[in-house]
Formats: sequence, C-alpha cells, structure tokens
Amino acid sequence: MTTTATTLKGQPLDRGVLDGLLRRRMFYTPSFDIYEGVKGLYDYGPPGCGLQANIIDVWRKHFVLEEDMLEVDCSVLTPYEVLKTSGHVDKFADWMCKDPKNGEILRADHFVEDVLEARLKGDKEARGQKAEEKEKDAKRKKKQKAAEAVKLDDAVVQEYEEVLARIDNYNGDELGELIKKYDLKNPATGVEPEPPVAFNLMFQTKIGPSGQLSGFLRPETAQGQFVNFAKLLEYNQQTMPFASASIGRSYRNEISPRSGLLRVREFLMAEIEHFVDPQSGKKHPRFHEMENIELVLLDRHTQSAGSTKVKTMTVGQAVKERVVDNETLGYFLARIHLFLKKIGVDQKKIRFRQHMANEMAHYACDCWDAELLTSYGWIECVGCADRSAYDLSVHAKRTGAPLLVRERREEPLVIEEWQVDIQKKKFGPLFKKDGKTVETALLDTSQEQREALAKELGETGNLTLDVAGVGDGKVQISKDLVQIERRTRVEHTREYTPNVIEPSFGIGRILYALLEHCYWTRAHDGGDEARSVLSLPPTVAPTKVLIVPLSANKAFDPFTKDISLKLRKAGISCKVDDSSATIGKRYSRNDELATPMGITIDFQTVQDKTITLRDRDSTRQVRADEDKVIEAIRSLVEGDKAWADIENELPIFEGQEVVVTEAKS
Ligand SMILES: Nc1ncnc2c1ncn2[C@@H]1O[C@H](COP(=O)(O)OP(=O)(O)OP(=O)(O)O)[C@@H](O)[C@H]1O
Repeated sequence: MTTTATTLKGQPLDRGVLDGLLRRRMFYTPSFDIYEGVKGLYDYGPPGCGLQANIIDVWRKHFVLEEDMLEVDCSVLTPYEVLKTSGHVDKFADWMCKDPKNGEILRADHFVEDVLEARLKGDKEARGQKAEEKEKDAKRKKKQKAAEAVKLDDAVVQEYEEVLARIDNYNGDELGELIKKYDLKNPATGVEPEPPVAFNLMFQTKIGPSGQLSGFLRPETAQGQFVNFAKLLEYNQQTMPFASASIGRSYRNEISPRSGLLRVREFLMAEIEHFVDPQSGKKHPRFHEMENIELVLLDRHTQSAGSTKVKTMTVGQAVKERVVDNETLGYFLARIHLFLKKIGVDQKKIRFRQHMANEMAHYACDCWDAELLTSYGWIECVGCADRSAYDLSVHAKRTGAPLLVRERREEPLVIEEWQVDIQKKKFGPLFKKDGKTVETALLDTSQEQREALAKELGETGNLTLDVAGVGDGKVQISKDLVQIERRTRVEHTREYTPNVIEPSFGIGRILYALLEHCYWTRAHDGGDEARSVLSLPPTVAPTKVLIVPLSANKAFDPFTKDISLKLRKAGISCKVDDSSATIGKRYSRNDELATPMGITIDFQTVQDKTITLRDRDSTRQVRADEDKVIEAIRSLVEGDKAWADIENELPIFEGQEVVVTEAKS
C-alpha cells in the first residue's frame, strides 16, 4: 500500500495549491482573521457548509435511520462533577514541554515525532536522493528549520522508525526519556525542552453569575448520552441492544493546533453509543450482513513488532480469528468503512489501526481507528472504542441512578452466597460520622472476603476490616453488630450494566481528507497550466448543478428561471452563473467548487426546449428536454445512477467541449 499522498489521478499532491483553492473558494477560512485569528479555530464558508451538511445528512441516513438509533442533542456546557466522575478531569490530558529559552510550549509527542522525522529525512538526503526530492525537502526544511543532511547508522534509522511507529503509546516519563536519549532540541532555539508535564485539554468555565458552579465545554458528546441512558432505555421499551447517536460540537484546548482542520480546538463530532449485553458475547443481530466486507487492518501485534504491514481480510474472518474482538465491534468497523466509501473517500487510503494497550483512552478496553491517508500521513478520522461498562458504572455509582438493565429471567436463578446483615441501630452510634463509610466497605466485600470474615467472626467473635480513611485503616467489628452467613437466594430478575461500543467521527477531519482524495488537476489543451477539479460525489457536493446561459441574450432568461425553479423545488441545490465570463471559465470555476453537473442554455434551447447536461469529471455532455435532464440529475444526486447510465439513456451531445478552449480564470 502506498504511503504518500497523491491526487485522484495519481499525480503527486501539491498541498499548497489545494490549500490555496480551499481558502480562495471559501471552503473554510481561519476564524477572526482580521484580528490575526486564533490557532485551531476555523469558519466554514458556503461550499464548506454545504459539504459538511451533506456529509452529516449521509451519516444520519446511514446510521441513525438505517439502524434505528435514538438521536439526542445534549448540552455542551457540562458540570464539573460529570466530567470528574467520567475521569476526564484527572486523565483527559496530553503531554507538553516548555522551551526554557523562548517559552514556546510544545506537544511532547509531536515534538519527538517532528525532530526524529526531520533527522530521517536528513539521513535520506545524505544517502543521495533524486534531485526533485531534494528540492522538495529543501523547500520543506526552509519552513521547518529542520535537520541537516546527516547520514545515520542503519541501527539508528531502525530505532527511530520503531519509535515513530509507536509514537502514540508513550507516557510523559517515556517521552522525557526519548528527548534525553536522542538529545532532541527545539529547532527554533537549539535548546532541549523541559521534561513533559500533563496538560488537561478541557476548556473550564463557570456556569451562572455566582461563579460557584464550575463546568467545562464538553470534550466529546458521549457523556450526555450516558447520563440519559435510563430514559433512553425506557423510550426503547426496555429493549436491548440499542444505540443512541448525537451530532454536535466538542471542544479541546489542543496544545499545538496544526495541519489545518485536522487538529483544531472546536470541531463537529458525530458519535454513536451502542449498548450491548456483555453476556451476549457482544454478538450483533445484523453481523451476517457485514461478514463479507473486506477491511485493511493494522493490528496491535504487528505494531508492537515495529511494523506497519497491513492485513486485508473480511470482517467475518477478522472476528473468527479474534483479530477484532467481537461481532459488534466488527459490525461497526464495516459500517464505518461503507459510510466512508459512500461519501467518496478513496478506498485505497483507508485502514483500520488497533490501539496499543497503553495508547487507549482511560475508558476503553479495545479501540480501532479508521485512519485516512493524507498529505499529513495517516490520520485518525473515526475512533471505534469498546468502552466496556466503564461510563455507566461510574455515573451510577456517583449518583445512585439505576443506569442498568433489568430483565425477567426465563428460569429463576438459585444462588448460594455469603450475605452480610448489619445491625444499623447499633452501628451508627458506635462509628458516628464514619458509620456510612464502614457500612459501605463491609457491603463492598467480595464473596471470598466474606467467607474469610465469617470464619474470623465465628472463631474470635470479631472481624477486622480494612477501611481507608477511618482511624488507622483497620476497623474491629464484633458479632453483635454484624452477621455473615451462607444462604440461598432466588433471583427472578437479572440486572446488568451494558457495555458500550462507540464509533466516534470527527467530521472536520473526514471532510478535509475527502477533499484531498477528490482533488486532481486537468490538463489544459490551451497550453495553460493544469486546472483544479474536486470530484466530490454528487451526493455530498455542496452545489449540485451549475446553470449557464450561453450569453447575456434576454431570450435565455425565462429558461434559466424555469430550470432553477424546478431544481429548487426538487430540493436540488443549483447556481446560475450568467456572468460575462466565457462558458469555459464558468465551468472551470465550478469544477473547483466540486459542482458535478452543468446545464447550458443555448439557442437550440429557445427553439426546441432541450438543454445540455455536462459531467464535471469527463466533461462529456448529453442533450435532452428539461424534464429528462432534471430526472437524470435527481438520480445522480440520490446515488441511484452513475454518469455512464445517463449516457446510455440520453443522447450524447457532440458539441464543442468548451472548457479546453478557454483561457484560465
Ligand atoms: N483536535 C481535534 N481536531 C479535529 N478533530 C478531532 C480532534 N480531536 C479529535 N478529533 C476527532 O474526533 C474523533 C474522536 O475523538 P477521539 O477522542 O477518539 O480522538 P483522539 O484519539 O483524542 O484524537 P488524537 O489522538 O488525534 O488527538 C477523532 O477520530 C477525530 O476525528
């Protein structure tokens, strides 16, 4: 599999040109630009908004509708307690280090990555690269102030490559050791940064005027879904499994936002929480529908051997061989793959990478990322984590809310167990303020512990319990305060905390990767430089149809109005370009805006009411009457047909291909 970014037509991608296009055509632009902007904040312009809305629309149909998910829209402002309980206050952090000379704050893993990569590039150069690669590196180096062309030992190259393959897995101490071991210096100052410290990524705020209620802007939409679990289960008539879904903005105070939309501080997420009975073996009722979907997988074992060699296998095979842990996880990996395919992501540039054990978020027990290949390398765009019962359990424990499922057992369950009876009337007065803590510690004991305590109680008339925070941590309880006996209990209802499989989509990252995948340049017969085209599929393209009257002749006006009205009524976005620019220029401008179809109104339209329909990618045209063309457009937008089908159904228009004869806009 190739690891360099190329355009749709296999040309090397010139990111500078694409970036220029995306800003010029206002797909997105830095926020607050006239105030010099803030790193990691972007505004989307009209085509960016259109594309984002269409991606979300496909997402909602593909997941929420198709899978009957329960959609919720929860508050962004989240009280401190919720995120303290979920573990985000203590653990949602990245490692940063400070340059003691200029005070620059660096994200520790990115710093190590950048310096090692620059050294490897320097090594390549020293070993003698092709002239054009050298030139490219020279340009890059100018920007990055990176390493010189120094040849490294083969063993060192291998070591660096192994570190880079595992760069997401190091903790702060380990990153600090790498900085020391490889003598890594900030290229801007030539100085070694201070040891890494944890930096919490959440934006903290005060809710209300008193300033007493502390809160955060949510870093993910998931917690809103978890805290509503009991109500959602009720809404779903107590039926399991089910999934909730949410689309909304999340906020992370990234240490060093970079790479355009790929690492920002405010971004749109679309998240699914699929609740499943852990005793079902995490089976999925629709797994058979996905069994034969082929995925490209990079598993944990391969990575720990320092390799990035992928395996291509069906989801069925992957689950059978336990490469992927369970059916539900496998089902969602396949569904994610199909979604990415539907919106136009290049199939050769998708892989699923399993997290290493020490790379996973604090709540996860297994995790696979859908990574897309871009000019920035492989980028995580969708995380698919098995969060086990972590979140529901911690919220239930903290609040006492019943975030669990109660199911009537077909066969009652007879259980032999050690039970604890506490004499509460005597307990309170004896332990006073510590009464509740001692009681909880006693009730939290395992069956094994209870058996041992019962033995101790029988033999000595007392038991000794470990209770942190009470006295010296050891509490004596006599047999007139507590009894521990082995008894039989019959259970008619089963209670369990569901496990959660969570596919989590970063829409901005997907959108940017998709734009890279759909970008190419068309050679221009006029001898001019190549012209840019964004071949987004009609389903997600921001504007579907460009309408161009041949000239400013008034005779075309009624046709222009009529067609645009009909398209709008059919819910198809269109744009009229009746500017004085040549038709070629007008089409070319809209190829950059990804508009997949173009209608031309000319003198023949006035005579026989036929119009031409142009395909952006091939520039080929058909000619037919208005209604047939509009129906063809509808079927292309819905994804029911491809352009080849339209050419089979409607007469080809062999008129002059205007694009190639015009000067560049
Ligand atoms: N700073 C960000 N900017 C844009 N998108 C983001 C950002 N952080 C996360 N995402 C998106 O949200 C998705 C789910 O978030 P998750 O918490 O799994 O990311 P993450 O593992 O923290 O990402 P990373 O390791 O790249 O910081 C990611 O797959 C990504 O698409």
